Amino acid sequence: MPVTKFETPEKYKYLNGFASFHESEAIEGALPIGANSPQKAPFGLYTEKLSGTAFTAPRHENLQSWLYRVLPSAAHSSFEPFTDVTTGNFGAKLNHIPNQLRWDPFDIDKEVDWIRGLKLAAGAGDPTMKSGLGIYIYAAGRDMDANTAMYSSDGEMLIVGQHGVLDIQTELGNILVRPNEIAVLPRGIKYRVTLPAGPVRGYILELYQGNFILPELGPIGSNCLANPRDFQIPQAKFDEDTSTTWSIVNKYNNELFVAKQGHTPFDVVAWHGKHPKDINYSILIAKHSFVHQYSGTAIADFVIFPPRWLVQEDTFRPPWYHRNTMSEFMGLVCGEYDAKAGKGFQAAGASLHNVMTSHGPDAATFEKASNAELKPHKVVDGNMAFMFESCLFLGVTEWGLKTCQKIQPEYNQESWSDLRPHFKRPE
Ligand SMILES: O=C(O)Cc1cc(O)ccc1O
Ligand SMILES: [Fe+2]
Repeated sequence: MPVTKFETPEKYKYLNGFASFHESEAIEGALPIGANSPQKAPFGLYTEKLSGTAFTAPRHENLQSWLYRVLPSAAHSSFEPFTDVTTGNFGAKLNHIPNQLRWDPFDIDKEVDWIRGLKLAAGAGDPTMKSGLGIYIYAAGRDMDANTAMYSSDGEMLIVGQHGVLDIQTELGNILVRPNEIAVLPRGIKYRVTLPAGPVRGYILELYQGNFILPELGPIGSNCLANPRDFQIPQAKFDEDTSTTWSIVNKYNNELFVAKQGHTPFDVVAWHGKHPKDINYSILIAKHSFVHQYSGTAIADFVIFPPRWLVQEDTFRPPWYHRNTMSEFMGLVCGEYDAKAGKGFQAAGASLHNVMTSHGPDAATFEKASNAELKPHKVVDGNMAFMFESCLFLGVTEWGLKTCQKIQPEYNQESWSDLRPHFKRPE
């Protein structure tokens, strides 16, 4: 079946290309020519630089954007603690346990917005050391408050849409995240999330160190995996509002702070750079793609298990039994996952197999797959599992273990206690 991109409404006109240099102007002539910071920027705009890497980073890793805006971001009040959050558990203690864990589908609280509906499930490391990551479940039923924007100083957020639609207004333009799409919000970018199609739910990986990059090309060649043109970047779009009071909520070392300002943060008329890689990526168009950090060993990599043909001869086709030096957090956007075909691993649920925690197909899947006729088999459309994989130990929060009430206490027993030896000594 030919693969088509999701139709994108006119409001969201994207540029295509991952980690490419792009430029975008909402008013022609708003980008200065031949200079980043001219004495006077066009149309009386202020110039502001947003860096994604140290300015001394080598050219191929360097990420920065130049923004031309109505007022600079610095024009705001002092930050105060954001005390309004009753349910956020950022920075919660991480419990390290070697058990296999699995969660039933996470609930949606329709009363909360994006900020209040972010729940840290697992993580490792520390934002102040720019090391590690956080894994969140997001679930919300209402728009972020009017005139409120958020940004994270802690890391770059990879969002995996599972249910509903996120309409994300960012400083650099608008992006839409539908189920089966992912998006990346770079560190520091201000954004506001509204829900045009009702309640939403999904998964987030916040990377405290570095930036997501495309996988290295290997023996499968230069055209496989995720390609730069699969990724979409918003175009400049601005509001002109210097009379409304805005709240800017900052996630800073896992605590929330808020500052007020008398102008919209979404006033960037034009920008250029390599850094604004808000990604809106239809993962269905990739065969088996991932975005990872560092060649080979990832602080965090992202893998999908999409619809595909399985045609291998003389092969046990589901994942093998294994113990991995990497931690594996898996989620299911829709359908089934071929290693766990039963009811246990459901859409909007999750599983975690930590460093050296043994796992693999459940007993029923093993019996079926080891006796199956090896004809071509289609993992049908409508299936989409994914994995956040990390070389770090992933600790689990109290919310993940208890408060969410989704842990399946029988996961291990149900999956593997029925495995029987098939060993026969040769005569
Ligand atoms: O454990 C899992 O189900 C995920 C997984 C799939 C695969 O094909 C190879 C390794 C692996 O960890
Ligand atoms: Fe695995």
